[in-house]
Amino acid sequence: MADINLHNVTKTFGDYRAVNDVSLNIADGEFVALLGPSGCGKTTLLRLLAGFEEPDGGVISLAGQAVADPAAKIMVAPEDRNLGIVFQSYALWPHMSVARNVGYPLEVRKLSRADRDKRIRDALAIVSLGDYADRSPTELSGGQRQRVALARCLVMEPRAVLLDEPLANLDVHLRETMQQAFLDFHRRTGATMVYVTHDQAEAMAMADRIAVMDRGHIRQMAAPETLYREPSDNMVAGFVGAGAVLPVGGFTMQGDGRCAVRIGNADVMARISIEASTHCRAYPARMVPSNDGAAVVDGQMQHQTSLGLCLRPEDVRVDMQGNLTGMVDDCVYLGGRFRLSVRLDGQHSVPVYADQRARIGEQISLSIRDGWVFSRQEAA
Ligand SMILES: Nc1ncnc2c1ncn2[C@@H]1O[C@H](COP(=O)(O)OP(=O)(O)OP(=O)(O)O)[C@@H](O)[C@H]1O
Repeated sequence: MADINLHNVTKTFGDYRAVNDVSLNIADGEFVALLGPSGCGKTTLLRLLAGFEEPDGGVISLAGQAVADPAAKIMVAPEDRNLGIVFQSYALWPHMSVARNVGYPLEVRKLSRADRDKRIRDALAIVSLGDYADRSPTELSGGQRQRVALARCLVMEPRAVLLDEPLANLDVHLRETMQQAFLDFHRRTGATMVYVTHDQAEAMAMADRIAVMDRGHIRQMAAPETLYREPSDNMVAGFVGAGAVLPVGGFTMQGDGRCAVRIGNADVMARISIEASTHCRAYPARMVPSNDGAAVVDGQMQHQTSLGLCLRPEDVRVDMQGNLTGMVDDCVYLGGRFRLSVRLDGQHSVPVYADQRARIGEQISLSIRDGWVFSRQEAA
C-alpha cells in the first residue's frame, strides 16, 4: 500500500478548470473521502489519480514516485500504477463464476493455478463471500456484486483502492450494510482508500478524513468531526451536516478560544476560528475588562469581511428561561425526538432538537450553548 501526494494539480476541459490547483496528502492506509456537489471535480480528481486523465499542471506521486508530472513529461499508464478501482457499475462477467471473476486479472497475468486459488480464497474471505465462489454473479444481490468487485481489485494487491460512488446504485438499507462492509475491508487490509461520494452521511460514517470540494477547489480537508464542528467557510458549513449560519456583526474575545457574539438581544458564547479572530483583530481593537477581570479584546469587522456563526441542532435548546425567542417554522419527527426549525428574527432559522412536538407558528424560547464563528469570505 502507498501514500498519495498531489501538488498543485490542475485539469482543464476547454476553458473550465475541473480541478483547480489541488494539493493534498493521503497517508499510507488512510481512508479519505472526496465529497462535494455534482460537478465539483471529484470524479476528475479520481481519474487523474487512476491515470485515465492527464493533468495540465502539477505533480501526482504514489509512494514517493511521480506518476504524472507534465513539466517532466512523466505520465505512467493506468495499468502500471497498480491501483484497484471500483465503480458504481460492478462490471462482472455474467458467464463466469464469482471465483473466476475475482481471479480473472490473475489469469491475465499468468499466475499459477495454486497461487490464483489461494489469492481468490483470501480475497473472498475478506469480503465475506467465501461460500459464494461457485455462484454466477446473476445469482447475487447488488451489495454482494459490489463485494465481488472489491475482492477482484484486492487479488491484485493494489497500492491503493479508488472508489467512485460505489453505492450509488443500491437502496438505502443496503447502502448502510455496505458502508460497514467497506469499513471491515479497510480494517482487514489496511488499504489506502480514496472514496468519491456526494453523500455527506456516507463520507462521515466511513472516512478518516474528508476533502470537501467545490468548483475544482478543495475547501477543507479534515476529520469528519472537525468539518462538522469547525467548518472553514460557508460552503463547508452548509454542505456538511444540518445546521444554520447566522451573520455576526462583531465579537468579544474571552481569552480561551471562545468569544461572545450578539444574536438578537442575547450574547451567545461560541468557539472562534483563529483566522476569524486574527483577521478582525487587525482592525483597530480595544482592550476592555470583562466581568471576571480578565482582559478581553473587542473585535469588529473589517468592511470586506463577514463573519458567520455556525449552529448545529445540538447547540440550541428549547429553554423556558432562554434569552432568545423565535417562531416555529417546521417540526419533523425523527424517531425518539423532533427536529424544529425556529425563525429567530423573521429572517434566520435555526435547527433545534426537541423532546416534544411543537405547533407551526408557536413562539418558543431558546438558549444557545455553543457555536462556531468563522470568516465567511471564501477563496476565489
Ligand atoms: N471529459 C470531459 N470533457 C469536458 N468536461 C468534462 C469532462 N469530464 C468532466 N467534465 C466537467 O468537469 C466538471 C467536473 O466533473 P466531475 O465529473 O469531476 O464532477 P463530479 O464532482 O464527479 O460530479 P458528479 O457527482 O455529478 O459525478 C463538470 O463541470 C463536468 O461537466
